[in-house]
Formats: sequence, structure tokens, C-alpha cells
Amino acid sequence: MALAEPHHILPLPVFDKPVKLLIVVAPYYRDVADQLVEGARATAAACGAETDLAEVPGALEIPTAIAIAERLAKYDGYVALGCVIRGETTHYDTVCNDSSRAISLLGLQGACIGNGILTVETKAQADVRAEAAGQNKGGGAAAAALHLIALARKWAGTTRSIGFGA
Ligand SMILES: Nc1c(NC[C@H](O)[C@H](O)[C@H](O)CO)[nH]c(=O)[nH]c1=O
Ligand SMILES: CC(=O)[C@@H](O)COP(=O)(O)O
Repeated sequence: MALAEPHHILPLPVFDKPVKLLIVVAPYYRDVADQLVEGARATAAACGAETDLAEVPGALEIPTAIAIAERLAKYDGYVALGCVIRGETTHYDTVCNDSSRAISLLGLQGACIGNGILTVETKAQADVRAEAAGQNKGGGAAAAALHLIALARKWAGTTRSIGFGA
């Protein structure tokens, strides 16, 4: 089945050396997670990237799993996949904000991470965004990680030509 192009405006990068991604998925909503993973795997395969998969209980555990894996230095990048649907309390805000902020902080520390954690109001919204043949947010998250890996490799070994204290 042809999968939808991930919603990214950049052509997928081309790699001359192997790439290994770790997909960290929180299958809190299993059917949604499966679609996200399918899209991410298809995008990784389109770039010739190898993928491993790790499952965690919920979106809040995704950044911790990535941090643990990053210390092992086995992967070039990470794809964070999950689905957070608003309930009756403010816990939704905690799960969304803390998982995304932790992922951003890991990125600022140098981890190449694509964030495909859906934060939605309804299951129907999640289904449309997760569907690999639909909006394919999983594919988009994988594409984001791959772009960061390509950028990091392009710049590896370069030094700043100017700058204070360079
Ligand atoms: N409500 C959702 C959660 N909640 C669980 C948390 O992510 C976490 O696992 C728990 O607080 C224990 O630390 N997780 C999701 O991924 N999606 C949700 O809708
Ligand atoms: C996003 C959540 O944590 C949510 O599923 C929790 O539901 P509730 O706010 O009704 O406890």
C-alpha cells in the first residue's frame, strides 16, 4: 500500500553511511501507535535506515527511554511516537507539555529526535493524523529525525570560522 508522503517540505536526505534509528513508542492507544510506527518505518526504509523499536507505557516515559538509549550511543537518532487525548482533568497538559519539553531539551543536548507524539482532543483526530496513508505524522517524525542526522553528519568536524571564543 502506498503510504502518504510525510508532511515535510524537504526531500528525504540521502545517506552514504548506515543510519540506525530507535523508534520509542507509547502504545497508550494501540491502533493509533501501530499506524504511527508503520509510517515511521516506511520513511526510514525509504532512506535505507535501520530501525529498532522500544515500547514504553506512556508519552511521559518516552524522553527517559531516549535519554537512556542516548547514553548507550547505539543510535544515530530517535523517533518519539505516541498519542495523548484530553480527558477530564489537567493531566493532559502535563503529559503533553512535559513530554514535548523533555524531548526538546534532549535535542538541545544533541540528540536527533523527531517528535510524533499526537496531542489531540478526540480519538477521531488522532486516527486521521496517525494513518500512514493519511496525514502520516509518524512518517513526518521519522523524516525530521533523519534530517537532523544528515545535518549533524554534514557539520561534523566543521569548526566555526568566526565567533566569540571560537
Ligand atoms: N493519558 C495519557 C497518558 N498518560 C500516562 C502517562 O504518559 C504516563 O505513562 C503516566 O503518567 C505514568 O508516568 N499517556 C499517553 O501516552 N497518552 C495519554 O492519553
Ligand atoms: C491525557 C491524560 O492523562 C488523560 O487520559 C487522563 O484522563 P483524565 O484527565 O480524565 O484523568
